[in-house]
Amino acid sequence: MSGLLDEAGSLKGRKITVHDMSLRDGMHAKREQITIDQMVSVASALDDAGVPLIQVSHGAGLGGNSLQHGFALHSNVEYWDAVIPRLKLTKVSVLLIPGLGTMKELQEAHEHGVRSVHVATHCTEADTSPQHIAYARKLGLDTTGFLMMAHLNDAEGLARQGKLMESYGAQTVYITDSAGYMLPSDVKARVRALREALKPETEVGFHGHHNLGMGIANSIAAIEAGATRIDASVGGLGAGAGNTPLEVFVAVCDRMGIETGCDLFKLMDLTEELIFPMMEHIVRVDRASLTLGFAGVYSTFLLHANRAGAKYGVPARDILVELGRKKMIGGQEDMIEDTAMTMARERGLPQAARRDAA
Ligand SMILES: C[C@H](O)CC(=O)C(=O)O
Ligand SMILES: [Mn+2]
Repeated sequence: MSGLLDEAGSLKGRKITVHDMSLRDGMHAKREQITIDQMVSVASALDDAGVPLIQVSHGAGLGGNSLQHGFALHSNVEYWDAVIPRLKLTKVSVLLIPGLGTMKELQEAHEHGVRSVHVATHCTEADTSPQHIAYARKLGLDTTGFLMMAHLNDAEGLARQGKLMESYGAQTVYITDSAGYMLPSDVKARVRALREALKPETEVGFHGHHNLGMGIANSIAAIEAGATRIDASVGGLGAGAGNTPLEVFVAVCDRMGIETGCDLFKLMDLTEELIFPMMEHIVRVDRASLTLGFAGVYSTFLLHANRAGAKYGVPARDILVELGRKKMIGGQEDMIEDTAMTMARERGLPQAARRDAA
């Protein structure tokens, strides 16, 4: 037997917790326009399929409703109040980026039945999260530190950031491949370093994007290196080429003997009957989303770059490559239009001239 098969074989009987992102990361792909009925039907079907955790909120999490991040059809409270009372076993989580979301909003989330939180920072800025992580623990929430754009920090650096989050109270620390840039060896090195640095009782998680078609392979690599929590989305509904597709991931886990507790056929049915019809554009690896993965760009930038590209006559791929070169990170969405405008001007495009005259 090859070394690879030995390693894969050893995952038999490993228990992991899957966390569906379709109703939060998927909000990016839906331009924040998921209806209450869609939220309720998808969440109920995920509950029925045995998915233990689902994230429900604006794509940018608490405090996300804004000109910069777009306005959702409903407030987070309206979504939670519609969804949470319908769930039998599944718990609802939220995303909180300190500085965008507030502790008051986290308290409100808790009052409305939210039971878990990803406290998210850029991969070198864990030190912006101590109050939010500590407050989440005080509320009794299942609390995760979520290190975004993790390809921009090395394994040792991420281990230091993870230790900080653990010291603030995080019970799980995530490697978050926001750009879908990583390869399995990148994931393994980072997860392994976290696993070795953190206390045994602190879990390690992985959140992937499928821009290089690596969502499943990267998630399996993360489990091989010691991760026990994996984020994914039914039908891959998420930013960029989407998240790791949950139903595919569960099928692969079943084949490998990794225990998720999820019902594969129910997930397949829900993907086919509810998620695919919801998609305004097919969430897949295409020219622009592949560029995100290739150039290491925040997946959330995809639709912004498409819009700016159409407005200024600059191909979205060129804008994304430039954003990757500049190492733009979440929160710098305003730089997308700025970059497109500058490129149009440099190229002498008429759209740029019209903007300059305005
Ligand atoms: C706000 C982002 O969508 C968070 C996330 O899911 C990621 O960085 O990936
Ligand atoms: Mn994501």
